[in-house]
Amino acid sequence: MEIDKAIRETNDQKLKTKYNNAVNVIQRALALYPIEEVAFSFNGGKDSTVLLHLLRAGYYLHKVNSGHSNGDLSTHASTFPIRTIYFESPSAFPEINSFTYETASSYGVQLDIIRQDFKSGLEALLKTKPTRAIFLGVRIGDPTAVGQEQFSPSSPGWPPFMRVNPILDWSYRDVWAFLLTCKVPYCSLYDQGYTSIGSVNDTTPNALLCVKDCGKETFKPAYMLSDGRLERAGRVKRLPQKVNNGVKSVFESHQDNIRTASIIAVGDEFLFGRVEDEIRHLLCTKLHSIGWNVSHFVVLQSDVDSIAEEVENRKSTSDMVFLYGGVGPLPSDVSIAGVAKALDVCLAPNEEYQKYLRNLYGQKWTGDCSEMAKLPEGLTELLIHEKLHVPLIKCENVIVLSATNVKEFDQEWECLTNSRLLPTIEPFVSKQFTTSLSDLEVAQPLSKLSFEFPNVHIGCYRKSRSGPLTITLEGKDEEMIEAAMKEVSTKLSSQ
Ligand SMILES: Cc1cc2nc3c(=O)[nH]c(=O)nc-3n(C[C@H](O)[C@H](O)[C@H](O)COP(=O)(O)O)c2cc1C
Ligand SMILES: Nc1ncnc2c1ncn2[C@@H]1O[C@H](COP(=O)(O)OP(=O)(O)OP(=O)(O)O)[C@@H](O)[C@H]1O
Ligand SMILES: [Mg+2]
Repeated sequence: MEIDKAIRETNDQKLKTKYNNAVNVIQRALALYPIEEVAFSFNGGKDSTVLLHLLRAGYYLHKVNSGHSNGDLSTHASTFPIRTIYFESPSAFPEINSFTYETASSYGVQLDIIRQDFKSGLEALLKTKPTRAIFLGVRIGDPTAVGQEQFSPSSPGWPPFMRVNPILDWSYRDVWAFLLTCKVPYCSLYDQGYTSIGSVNDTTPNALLCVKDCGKETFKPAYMLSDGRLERAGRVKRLPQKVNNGVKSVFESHQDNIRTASIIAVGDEFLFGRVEDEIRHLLCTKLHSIGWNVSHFVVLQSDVDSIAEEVENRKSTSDMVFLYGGVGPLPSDVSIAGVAKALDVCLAPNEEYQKYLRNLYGQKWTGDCSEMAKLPEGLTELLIHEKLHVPLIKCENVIVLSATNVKEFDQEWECLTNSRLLPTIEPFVSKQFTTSLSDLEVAQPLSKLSFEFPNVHIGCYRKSRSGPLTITLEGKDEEMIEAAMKEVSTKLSSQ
């Protein structure tokens, strides 16, 4: 088998190790799932090209190791044994499309072409062809790799299958070392300076490979990029949303006296009822006191996908999203990864943040801790304050609080108010009315009142079943509140 032979003959020890690990993952997957229920997601990109050849080698070794020595797959073998899916899109580069088809034909790959989005396409696939595991060429630097392991079940809300990522730990260098060592064909765009390929709408050649010769611009091939961390430099950046005093420009059209905040608490211990959440009450009170409207509060499990989904939803409907819990060095501390996934960026080491952590932990800070210093790449702002040992993290309009108690929260709130990210706006005016009437008696008059005063929030609570009922009228327009108050007292005293 020519791939296995090429790697055995190379002196590149690092590549040998990566190859062996990847091929072991493949063999484990092939031992776990019947081959008819396994699929390979191939798109002609460099990572999936690497995976194609690893799968060929892995299948060969799987056969040899299980006593079927005829598992030979020579360069132009008739069929590649794993069902292969390609999500074809009109915005794919023509070079990618043609390379995918040519490769399929060269290596006997049976392509299932899917012309739907990933999720619907996979749902349809699973209905027609039972699929328990799908091989993907996802690598750790990809935004979509956040929170994934070599075997990761598909995310909640996705059809159920196992994502198998044999090259998750491969670097950019490893990918090129493999393709060049094995001398396998790859898409021609990589020789024209493209280093990571999305669609025609979001990908250009990598400017770091540009050479100007007599005023003419040409690009060196992708394998010449020396710093693999800059692999995605040719991808059009998602611009950080313009921020004005912490409030997104899309909300500039909002009435000046309205700002909304969402609060996301993360932690299984909150859901198990083991720990009382002090932060929520404090945060709601503080935000309310500066005139902000808390529109949403949710408690989530420590799970990257759930956090990512919630952050993604909330960040477009709120001026500011606050997230706390799940921040730190423990395996369950995945909140920052969730934010990175929601913002579609990867986690990358942040040297400035690492400096603060090192100061905080002193001797206890070891190499193992460096995961903790990884923050969403390119979008993170550190909010520094003299009272904070470690800065707060802000990514677009998402603020991550690390406080776990009242004292720490007060310090973090001081940092936020000093940073002027949370402007104090017109305060809420609140009036209360107490009555001995029953809930049933007040229900109808209050319901009428809410139609007459749509901008007044009417709330009711009682401390005990037999005690008085307190009615609260709250809003930003003092005159309106006064008028509503008069109306409520007239209506209820005539009951
Ligand atoms: C076979 C396959 C399985 C996927 N499974 C998931 C999944 O379980 N959860 C998820 O959030 N995205 C899933 N995705 C979507 C990818 O994470 C990612 O959004 C997609 O590859 C697009 O990447 P791009 O935006 O860089 O083009 C899957 C994609 C493919 C092709
Ligand atoms: N359109 C698609 N059809 C099938 N699989 C896909 C598609 N897009 C992505 N994938 C899967 O997701 C993996 C990761 O995609 P990604 O774009 O990061 O890598 P790549 O396309 O292989 O290489 P590159 O980083 O150079 O674009 C692919 O290797 C492939 O397994
Ligand atoms: Mg790609």
